[in-house]
Amino acid sequence: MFFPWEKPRREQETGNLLADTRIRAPFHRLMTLISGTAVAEKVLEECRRDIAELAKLGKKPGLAVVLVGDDPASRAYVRSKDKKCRDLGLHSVKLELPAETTQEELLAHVETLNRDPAIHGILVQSPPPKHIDEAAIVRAIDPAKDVDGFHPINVAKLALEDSSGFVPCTPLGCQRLLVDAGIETKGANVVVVGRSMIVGKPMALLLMAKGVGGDATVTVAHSRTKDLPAICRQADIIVAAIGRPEFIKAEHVKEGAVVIDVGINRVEAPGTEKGYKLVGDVAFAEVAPKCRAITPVPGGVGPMTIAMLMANTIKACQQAGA
Ligand SMILES: NC(=O)C1=CN([C@@H]2O[C@H](COP(=O)(O)OP(=O)(O)OC[C@H]3O[C@@H](n4cnc5c(N)ncnc54)[C@H](OP(=O)(O)O)[C@@H]3O)[C@@H](O)[C@H]2O)C=CC1
Ligand SMILES: Nc1nc(=O)c2c([nH]1)NC[C@@H]1CN(c3ccc(C(=O)N[C@@H](CCC(=O)O)C(=O)O)cc3)C=[N+]21
Repeated sequence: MFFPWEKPRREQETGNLLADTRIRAPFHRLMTLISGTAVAEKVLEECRRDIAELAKLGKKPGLAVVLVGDDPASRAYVRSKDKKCRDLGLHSVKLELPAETTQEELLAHVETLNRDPAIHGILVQSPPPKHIDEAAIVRAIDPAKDVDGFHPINVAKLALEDSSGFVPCTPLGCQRLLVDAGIETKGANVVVVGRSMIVGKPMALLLMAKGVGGDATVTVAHSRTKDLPAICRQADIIVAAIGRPEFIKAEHVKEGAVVIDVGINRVEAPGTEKGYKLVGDVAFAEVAPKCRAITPVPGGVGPMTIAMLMANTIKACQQAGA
């Protein structure tokens, strides 16, 4: 499996412009639609190779996904993670616990999974119900099985640029999208909008780290940022992780910028089969014509998150007992 910061052995694999669609923008400039679905498929192909290698050693990576409560969006993610594991031939355990599950019960499940040698990765779907202390749950997960990269040990390893740790799947996927699309981060002005521990903060750390997919000059914006449009207009690359539908408008974006849209928002769509549709944190229709490259929603960062989860689980298996 190839993590951008583990270059230079795979340097030659980067830089291939992956565009499945080219749209004519004003001034006859070409805009690249970066297909997360296509890059994810490539990552999954690398995963298949690694799984075959592990099989020769009699090892099979195993992932446990724990969901507390019945949030429909969370259920959908957990289902697709489970399905992807099965597609790849990974061992997959799906624990769907009732919303009333207590902190102690959840901790007991985590402990059992920590001790289970067939499980290499543990993910507790976020956010849990309000009565659960999420930070305590994250700390209870064995850092060597923390494929979400949320445990303090793994947060520290990311800050220290120690590649033995686990990096959160979504920022890892965003970085891989940039690298695969041949977008140079070295010296680029990047504005990350959002400072959460799951996306914004680790994204900023990855982009400022040394090496391929890093070496950027990073600004992290959030709800207290003054004049966000002016800050964003400085950016060669914008990563939007805000959680507000179509929040980033044309006024935020410089001509020729690259936009990575992390947002997944369900908005009402009367008359459609499901009654809702997914939109990003970026107003795609008005922003895309200004961009050199942009990711769509769906089909952008989302599929990459799942692919990187598989990659992290394989890494956990490779490192287990190594
Ligand atoms: N594609 C994928 O795989 C994933 C997608 N997501 C999606 O990404 C988005 C962000 O998720 P997450 O990071 O968990 O969300 P959080 O709600 O944890 O964080 C949102 C961040 O955006 C900032 N923010 C909110 N409003 C504004 C504003 N008006 N101006 C500037 N900044 C603002 C917040 O600032 P402050 O800190 O000041 O509150 C916060 O830092 C969501 O749409 C989520 O669904 C998330 C995970 C994975
Ligand atoms: N501990 C934890 N780890 C996570 O990684 C985590 C989490 N909690 N909580 C919620 C967020 C969100 N998330 C997504 C994963 C895949 C898609 C995805 O595959 N999206 C598809 C669309 C899916 C659909 O159609 O519903 C796409 O964008 O194309 C989206 C969102 C992971 N998260």
